[in-house]
Amino acid sequence: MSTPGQPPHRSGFVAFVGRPNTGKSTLTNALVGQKVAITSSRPQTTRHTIRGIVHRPHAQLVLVDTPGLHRPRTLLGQRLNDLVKDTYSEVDVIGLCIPADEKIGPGDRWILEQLRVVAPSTRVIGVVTKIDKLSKARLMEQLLAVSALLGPENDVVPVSAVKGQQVEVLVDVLSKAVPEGPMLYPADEHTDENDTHMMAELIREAALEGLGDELPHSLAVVIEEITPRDGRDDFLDVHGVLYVERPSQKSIVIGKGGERLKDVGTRSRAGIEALLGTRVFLNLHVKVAKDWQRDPKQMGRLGF
Ligand SMILES: Nc1nc2c(ncn2[C@@H]2O[C@H](COP(=O)(O)OP(=O)(O)OP(=O)(O)O)[C@@H](O)[C@H]2O)c(=O)[nH]1
Repeated sequence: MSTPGQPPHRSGFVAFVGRPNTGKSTLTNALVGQKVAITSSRPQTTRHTIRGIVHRPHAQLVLVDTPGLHRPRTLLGQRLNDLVKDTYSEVDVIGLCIPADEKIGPGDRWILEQLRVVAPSTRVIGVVTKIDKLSKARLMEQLLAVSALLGPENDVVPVSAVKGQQVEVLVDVLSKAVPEGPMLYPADEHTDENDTHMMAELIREAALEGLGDELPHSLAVVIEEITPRDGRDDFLDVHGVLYVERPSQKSIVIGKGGERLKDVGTRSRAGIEALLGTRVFLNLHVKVAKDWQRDPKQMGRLGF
């Protein structure tokens, strides 16, 4: 794996856990360098496991962003916790997120106890988040408190995802905590494909509804971009392109005066919002990629 004179390449899976609202999604976004997870100022908005991938020359970290662990009160809560527990035992390192500006409480201790039960051999690193919110002196107190909580053998890293402070230090510490190994994903991949793939499928399904037999084989949907709406943390803009093979198919998909495409957007948006757990604006375009099914290069581009 190693090149002479270079440190060995390392790779592995990282999960950030912590009470709701401790900044896990924001941190994932800051590390990946591309906004993928859904952040919200309301607690417990992350319903899905969303992965982001951090690429560095000597390391690759696959981030598994879990829902905030909380004491289960409902069946859904219980199911979320089961999901989180599965995640714990499968990852190489867990970043326990504790905000700098809130006292360590029973919730944090409960999570740590859970970790030690369900994943006793997984390494835990303390991540003290939101350090931009308080003075250096108070931060020092919090770092000592987190270190006391975790014990001397565990690293504690202070970080501000919003201000980008210490983010690379955290990448270094996490990289050293994952095993030596090759890249797990290609370098141009930043997110797990599942959500994007699902979104494309939902749009494709809506676009094909009520159409004849010919179009299904000619229609491909590509999600080109997912961006958070400026100044909003509960709203995503999703840009999708519907590729057809012929101009006549383009007019069918768009419909008279754009009515059909608008309807496709409305119908698929509901499913996408449910999938992502956030509000979504869908921006859809139809393009002709002539005979894409017979062109391997185009097919690759369209995800086949
Ligand atoms: N000032 C400051 N605010 C932050 C920072 N990181 C996150 N926040 C804010 O804290 C709130 C919660 O952040 P999220 O990233 O959604 O927290 P989470 O832990 O993923 O929350 P759940 O999905 O509920 O588990 C949001 O309003 C963020 O803007 C930071 O470094 N500095």
